[in-house]
Amino acid sequence: MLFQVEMTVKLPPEMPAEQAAEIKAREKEYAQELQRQGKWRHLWRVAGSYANVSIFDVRDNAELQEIVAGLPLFPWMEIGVKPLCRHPSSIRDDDS
Ligand SMILES: O=C(O)C[C@H]1C=CC(=O)O1
Repeated sequence: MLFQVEMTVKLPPEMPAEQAAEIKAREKEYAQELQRQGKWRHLWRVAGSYANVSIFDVRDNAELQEIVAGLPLFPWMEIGVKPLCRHPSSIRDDDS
C-alpha cells in the first residue's frame, strides 16, 4: 500500500545543539535503512521549510504506524498521511 506522508519538524529552540544533532543522525540512519528496504520510496525536502513529503510502500496501515512512530524525530513532528491508489491515466507500471 502506498501512502503520502508529510512530516514537519518542530524542534524546540531550547534543545541543545548536540542533542538535536544526535537525534538527526539517528533519523538519517533510520530513514536510509527504510529506503534501502524499499519501504520509504521517495523522500523530498519541501523547499524553504524543515519539512518533507515522502512516499511509503508498506504492507498496511499498521506497518506505516509502526515505521512513523519509530522515527527518532517523531516526538517533534507534525505528520499528515494520505492513502494513495493508482491513477487510471498513469503510464508507469511500477507504481503499484
Ligand atoms: O529532515 C526531515 O525532513 C526529517 C526526517 C526525515 C528523514 C530524515 O532523515 O529526517
